[in-house]
Amino acid sequence: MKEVKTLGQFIIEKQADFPYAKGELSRLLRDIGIAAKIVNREVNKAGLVDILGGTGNGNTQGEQQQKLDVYANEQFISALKHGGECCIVASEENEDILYLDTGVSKNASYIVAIDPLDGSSNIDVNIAVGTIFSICRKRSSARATLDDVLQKGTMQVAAGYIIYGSSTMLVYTTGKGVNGFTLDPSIGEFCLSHPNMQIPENGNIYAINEGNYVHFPDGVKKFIKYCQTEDPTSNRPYISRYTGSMVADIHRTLIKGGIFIYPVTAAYPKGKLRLLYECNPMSLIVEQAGGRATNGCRRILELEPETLHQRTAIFIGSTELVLTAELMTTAAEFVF
Ligand SMILES: O=P(O)(O)OC[C@H]1O[C@](O)(COP(=O)(O)O)[C@@H](O)[C@@H]1O
Ligand SMILES: [Mg+2]
Ligand SMILES: [Mg+2]
Repeated sequence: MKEVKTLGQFIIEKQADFPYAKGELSRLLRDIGIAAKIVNREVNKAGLVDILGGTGNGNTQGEQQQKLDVYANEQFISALKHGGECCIVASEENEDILYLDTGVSKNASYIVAIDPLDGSSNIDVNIAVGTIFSICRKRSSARATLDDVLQKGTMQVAAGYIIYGSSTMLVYTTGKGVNGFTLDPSIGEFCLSHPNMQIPENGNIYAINEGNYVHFPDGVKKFIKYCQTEDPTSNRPYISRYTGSMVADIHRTLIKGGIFIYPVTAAYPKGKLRLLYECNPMSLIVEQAGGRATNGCRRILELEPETLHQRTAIFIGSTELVLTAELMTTAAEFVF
């Protein structure tokens, strides 16, 4: 008989790894898991309920907001607010940080940065979307402020993502490896399905929006040509895969190996993806699985955040392949 271990059971078991923990982080992860199930329920019947399409409004960064962006944002914030462990939430969908440190959360010490719905341009066409989250502790016992949100990725105590795909999975790390849980719809629980996830050291799949090719830095163009050039000894040409959902592209990269790149482009001279709630959490996960994540020349987790919605270029995936891409680019292309 195959033993079933739920996310809740796994979290309690792992609490022993944190001798001084009082269960707060475990409860926070539980709250995120609850919101994920609610969002999953809606994603699964998206065509049947009035949740497809745009709201007609732009979000704080001028991007078209989808109804599901708003719904997911509300669900995660509500779960964090009622869970009692989160004092501030920083969301892609909100221009400013939200203080939750009243009522049940008045003694909360965790800060959550979240992309409630990642890949939202894919919602209407039934391609996998996701949620990405990053968790830090406030720096002192004083009331948390924006300064506590703007911590380097190395300060994350946990990070994870949910992928709403052909099955729904929650993958997370608390800095001691990466574990993946698949939602079993018959019991409504995330169950351990991918223990101790390890990214292959090398890979033959590259993910980049090649439609932007003419606007890429020369080094990135060179790397793409390298991937496309025939060389049977190194398994080239490589396979190109790009969904437009960072969660889906990185989940594949984590399991099969390869590289995901979103470089600086003419449209996004500082990169497109957001440091605090996209790149930092994904970088912690990939590093914890044995991979590498940089902005082309510096480790993502060591970048100093200056603003809430700061963007960065990202090269992330199998260590060997990311190193190859870095060698072909020059640091000068990524100085901004
Ligand atoms: O369409 P582009 O420019 O290739 O960008 C795709 C990237 O943008 C994102 O969709 C941004 O995420 P959001 O949907 O949360 O804004 C990533 O998931 C994805 O990797
Ligand atoms: Mg996103
Ligand atoms: Mg989003």
